[in-house]
Amino acid sequence: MIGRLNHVAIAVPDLTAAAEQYRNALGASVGAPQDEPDHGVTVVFIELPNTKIELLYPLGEDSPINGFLEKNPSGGIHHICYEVDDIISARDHLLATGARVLGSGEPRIGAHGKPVLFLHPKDFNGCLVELEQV
Ligand SMILES: C[C@@H](C(=O)O)C(=O)SCCNC(=O)CCNC(=O)[C@H](O)C(C)(C)COP(=O)(O)OP(=O)(O)OC[C@H]1O[C@@H](n2cnc3c(N)ncnc32)[C@H](O)[C@@H]1OP(=O)(O)O
Ligand SMILES: [Co+2]
Repeated sequence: MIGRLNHVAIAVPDLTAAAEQYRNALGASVGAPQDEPDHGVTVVFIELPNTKIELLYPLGEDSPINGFLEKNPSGGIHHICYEVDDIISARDHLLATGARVLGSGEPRIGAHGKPVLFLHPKDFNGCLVELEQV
């Protein structure tokens, strides 16, 4: 059911410093910061030849990454995003296996303009999973 790795997201305490480090120290192709108010984050995408890295920084009071950054003040890997062809059938299959879909359970439009869903980290070996329909 899952296809390619779309991105690995890293929550960071300083978005400008992290973007500069990927650009200058790691020599990566780093995009511009993008506010995602519906998701409570500002993101910077880093394009690698085979996948992307999503740097995440909280946006607004109720950011879903606030708790994570409180527990991990120097940042850390926050989620991993897999591509699926059909997000509704993927969701329904996952629900039937007992996995918890976060939020309302309905896909929302993510940073690439495509529908996304999140699965509870406690159901996936401590790893928050994002699914993106491509
Ligand atoms: C723009 C878009 C895109 O790419 O298109 C994005 O990615 S938006 C990316 C940001 N959006 C999201 O993350 C949306 C989905 N996330 C959420 O709904 C939330 O972040 C939760 C995953 C439910 C966690 O919420 P919160 O931290 O408030 O809950 P909590 O403190 O009760 O945490 C419950 C337990 O899960 C753990 N926990 C929390 N966040 C975690 C993470 N990212 N990875 C692994 N474990 C995690 C906590 O340590 C805790 O474990 P213990 O009980 O053992 O201490
Ligand atoms: Co993401």
